Amino acid sequence: MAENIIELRGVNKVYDDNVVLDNFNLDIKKNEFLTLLGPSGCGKTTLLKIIAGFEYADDGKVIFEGKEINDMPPNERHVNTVFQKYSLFPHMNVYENVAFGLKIKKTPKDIIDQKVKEVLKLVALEGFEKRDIDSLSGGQQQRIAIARAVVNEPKVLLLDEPLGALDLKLRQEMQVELKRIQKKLGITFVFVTHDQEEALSMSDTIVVLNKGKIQQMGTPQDIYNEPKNAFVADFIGESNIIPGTMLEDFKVVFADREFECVDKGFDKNEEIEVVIRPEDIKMVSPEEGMLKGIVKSTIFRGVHYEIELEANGITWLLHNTQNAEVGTELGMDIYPEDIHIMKKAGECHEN
Ligand SMILES: Nc1ncnc2c1ncn2[C@@H]1O[C@H](COP(=O)(O)OP(=O)(O)OP(=O)(O)O)[C@@H](O)[C@H]1O
Repeated sequence: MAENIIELRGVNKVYDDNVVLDNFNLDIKKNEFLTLLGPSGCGKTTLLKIIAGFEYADDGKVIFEGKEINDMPPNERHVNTVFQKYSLFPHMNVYENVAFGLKIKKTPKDIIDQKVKEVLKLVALEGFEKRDIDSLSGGQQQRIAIARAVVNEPKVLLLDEPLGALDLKLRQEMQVELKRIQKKLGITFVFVTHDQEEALSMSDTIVVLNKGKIQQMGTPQDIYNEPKNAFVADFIGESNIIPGTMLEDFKVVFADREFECVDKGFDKNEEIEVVIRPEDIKMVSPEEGMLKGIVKSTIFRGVHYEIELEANGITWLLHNTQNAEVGTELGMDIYPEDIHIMKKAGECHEN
């Protein structure tokens, strides 16, 4: 198992009366691409700042490679940060921006030249040394910001919504680019975003946060396929979230009928929430379906149609590559493995 590079133990942070982090624990492994994902205000940036040393924890321990660093100033930590606003120096050219940190450390000129060249190659901007910052596109400026951070050879790179200011296409290109850079450098990336697609496509590990608490931590596949609670299910992709009752192991009732499921370990007749992904509901003829309903609306989304269907008092969301006509009757099948059972009210369920 990979070693931890950063450990947060019982970290608390309160601003005025606002408890942002409450007894927060997290392990970040060497060389992983870890993403902190959550809605605005859930404490993502505060966490990064505590790791970087720009903010101090009120309580608890910040551990780096096994040593407590709570009181270590930011410039002594082996950590660099890239922000959404690139914060490049506008009066310096590309070379001077990238070389800045090395000059401060009094690195010899020939070594600076060589390192700047290497990192510009890494971010695919070879030969851009003499360009002015304001002559660069947003995507190019972001690459320079990354080059400027990695030239210092940090052990951990913290990235606070670094792609937030880019348009969708550039953003997607930079996602691939960042992942490539991380693999090439072989260093730990801690990436902050509130964009679930971005988190799913780039990360080795995703930490889903809400109100300063970890809701779930796992691989993108774990988080998407096995959400631990309704918050995660709702935040990661679209979901049907329906109240239900767990009759016994592998048997659940929702939408007025009994279904087989793959979950166990709940109390008899425990009230639960059922999560079903829109793409997991099969469209069949009304006679064959486990449930049947009336199509209320359909929207073409490029890859699939988004279909709303009313059945047993519930409005269901379906994704299907085939369309259905509004007003017609349609059957739905839901297989046991596509029924995800969760504890009520945001608690986590460990299988
Ligand atoms: N310096 C500060 N003084 C007072 N409150 C603060 C300060 N910094 C952050 N907060 C509050 O702490 C909470 C968490 O903020 P934080 O910036 O960590 O959230 P976030 O998840 O990064 O949000 P966003 O995605 O909007 O950047 C918010 O309620 C914010 O208003």
